[in-house]
Amino acid sequence: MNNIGVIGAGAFGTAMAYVFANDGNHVTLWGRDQTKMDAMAQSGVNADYLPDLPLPNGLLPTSDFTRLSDMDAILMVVPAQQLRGLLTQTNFDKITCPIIFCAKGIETDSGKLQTEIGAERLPNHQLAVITGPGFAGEIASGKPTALTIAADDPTLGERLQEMLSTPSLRLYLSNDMRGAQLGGALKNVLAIACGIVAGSGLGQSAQAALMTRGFAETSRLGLAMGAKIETLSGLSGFGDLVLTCTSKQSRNFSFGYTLGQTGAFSTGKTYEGVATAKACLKLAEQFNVEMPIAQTVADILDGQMDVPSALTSLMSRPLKAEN
Ligand SMILES: NC(=O)C1=CN([C@@H]2O[C@H](COP(=O)(O)OP(=O)(O)OC[C@H]3O[C@@H](n4cnc5c(N)ncnc54)[C@H](OP(=O)(O)O)[C@@H]3O)[C@@H](O)[C@H]2O)C=CC1
Ligand SMILES: O=C(CO)COP(=O)(O)O
Repeated sequence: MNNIGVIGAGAFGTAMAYVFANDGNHVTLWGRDQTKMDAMAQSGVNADYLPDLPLPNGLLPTSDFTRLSDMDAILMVVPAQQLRGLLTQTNFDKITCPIIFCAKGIETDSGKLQTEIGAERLPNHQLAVITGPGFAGEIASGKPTALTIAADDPTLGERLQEMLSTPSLRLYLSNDMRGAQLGGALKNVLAIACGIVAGSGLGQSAQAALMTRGFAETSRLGLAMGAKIETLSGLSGFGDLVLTCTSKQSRNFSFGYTLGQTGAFSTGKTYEGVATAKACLKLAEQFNVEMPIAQTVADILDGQMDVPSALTSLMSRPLKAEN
């Protein structure tokens, strides 16, 4: 039995809290909104994000950050663009345990990954990443899921893998935090693209082509940034790409689907691919990597291009070798 903290009581933070509490751990789930967290403690459900699943025993919802001071590990599960603000505004002096970053995004202004922001603000903490193909609702309900846990320090990675793997959540160990984070972030951009294709009725052949060529361009960037192809081809990259680019359970895919079908930009949920589309182009320029699909998604999101023009643009690119 371990003491596990989760920062961010949204869909994924709550789901991970559930799965760890159901495995006999004491889990402290922190959310910023005291009214919401008090209501969760009172009602025994997370009404906003997982209303159909009662909180398991051993899970303590709280908005009191001091309750996180004596943990064996803490998962950081706020949206990627919110991480810097949270780390800047919150005092982590009393937190000494490893911090495990779970958000899938690249910071728009800096092009930084979550652990790079973490290292800036928490220079003395051990850092790790959990990412991969797993929908919050399925994880929370105990459906079998495999994710990647990555840490630069193999001893830390093995300890966290042992601590956090459960009968329904199988964690595979990696030492490539950069590759794991890039795969998880970039697949969200491709999910929007695939959703647009599906919503526009362009067919499953086009979707398969987009996934494949999208994987090629994100792998080019990942390799240029020092990621391992084994990581990019693993659960955190290819695995999450397959899941998120083919399912309406994905918010990014659904965002694209609605955009393709109606031209409207959905609001009100976490669509990490929207900000990451712009952020990854900065990295593509910095590392001199062509990313035509990400560029097209960014142009559509900026209103610079409509879907028919985007399709024409991608299909009329100069012919080239596949690899
Ligand atoms: N949902 C999923 O299936 C999966 C999600 N992820 C990743 O996890 C990350 C979080 O996603 P998810 O939990 O689904 O998102 P949600 O939108 O469900 O929840 C986001 C949570 O973050 C909180 N939050 C937002 N901004 C801040 C802030 N500045 N300070 C403190 N808390 C903040 C919100 O609080 P409030 O409720 O008060 O607004 C909310 O509780 C994303 O990067 C996503 O890609 C990874 C795997 C699966
Ligand atoms: O990352 C996810 C599944 O692995 C969740 O995807 P969305 O953020 O698109 O809902």
